Amino acid sequence: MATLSKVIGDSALDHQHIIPLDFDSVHELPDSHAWSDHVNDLYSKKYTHLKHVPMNEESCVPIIDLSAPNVVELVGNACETWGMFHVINHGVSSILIDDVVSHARQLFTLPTQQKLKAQRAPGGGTGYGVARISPFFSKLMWHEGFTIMGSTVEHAKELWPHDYEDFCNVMDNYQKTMKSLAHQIMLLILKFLDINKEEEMISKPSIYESEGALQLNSYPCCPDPNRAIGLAPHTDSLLLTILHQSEEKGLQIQQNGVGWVPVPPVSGALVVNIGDLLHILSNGRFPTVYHRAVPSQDRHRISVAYFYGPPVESIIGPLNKLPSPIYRSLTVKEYISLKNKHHEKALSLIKI
Ligand SMILES: C=C1C[C@]23C[C@H]1CC[C@H]2[C@@]12CCC[C@@](C)(C(=O)O1)[C@H]2[C@@H]3C(=O)O
Ligand SMILES: O=C(O)CCC(=O)C(=O)O
Ligand SMILES: [Fe+2]
Repeated sequence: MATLSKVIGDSALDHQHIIPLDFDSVHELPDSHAWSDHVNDLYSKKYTHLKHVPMNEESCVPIIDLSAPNVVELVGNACETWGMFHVINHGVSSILIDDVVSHARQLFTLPTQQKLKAQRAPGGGTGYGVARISPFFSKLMWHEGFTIMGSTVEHAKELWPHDYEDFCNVMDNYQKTMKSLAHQIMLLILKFLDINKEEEMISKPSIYESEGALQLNSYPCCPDPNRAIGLAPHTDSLLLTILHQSEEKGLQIQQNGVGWVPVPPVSGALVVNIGDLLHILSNGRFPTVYHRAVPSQDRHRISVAYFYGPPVESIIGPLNKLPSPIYRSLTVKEYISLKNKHHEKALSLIKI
């Protein structure tokens, strides 16, 4: 049986391209990492498949209390208009979150040589390296990542031979917690779409099961943040992403007619965003959000993203109930390889 790790590893990157810059050793932005100035980047016509959202400077991503009585409607409306929302009262302990962030920080502050011991293998999905979308851009990103799918023991042992258990336990615990939160949010969304579990189970049992991945992101202090990009514009591929961004701002979303809009961290909240597979499942009703992260000059930003998706062998397509499918059905595996090959064009390739 294929696993998520195997499937994403199959899109092998050139070995050299997996290794991030040794950020500590550079004091000026190298040409390889110099993008054009993006601070005045207020409007981009490129991403037109996003639904139109209110053009209001003040408008910001909604904050949803998961214990609210009308939570189904709140979540559903946010999915339709924004494809993104903050959740509060999510039940995830702040101790666990702080623990994950401090372990991530500890990992990224290791000397480069040490981090490279846990480097992602060319055909592998997990470990230390650049973002997988890197080959689609001519410039490199001010970013380093560490991807975890299930157990991270092998890599952790390389990083801390005598002292790896704590890291593994915290990451395990966080993955389990995120999986159950993602499942809970997914059920709210299906309820909003008026999906009857028994009916839908017949053709798409997969949407009630899951596979996931955890991505630790690091954006070191950057000598010229206005010309650097932390994580280049992309949509997430799977169903839902749950992101924790500590106190540091940096996340931005592309809003039609407005441009790049910052999504500043809300204390205690987690950010949920729709990925391509949920966009497909909803037959285009929920937009998949284009987003990026920008670095800062004096803060080393850490973010933690959990990607929630169906098993890779399962078939995904617009829900049966929704009329006139605009996308064809395909296996998750097939979609991931399309995305790995064609990046943002993947969705248009499966349009009917
Ligand atoms: C399960 C996933 C989701 C992946 C691929 C794989 C593991 C790592 C994820 C990320 C993490 C960083 C951004 C992204 C765009 C990337 O480059 O790697 C993500 C990608 C996706 O959502 O497409
Ligand atoms: O660091 C962030 O705020 C965004 C991270 C992200 O988009 C991702 O990991 O897919
Ligand atoms: Fe993302």
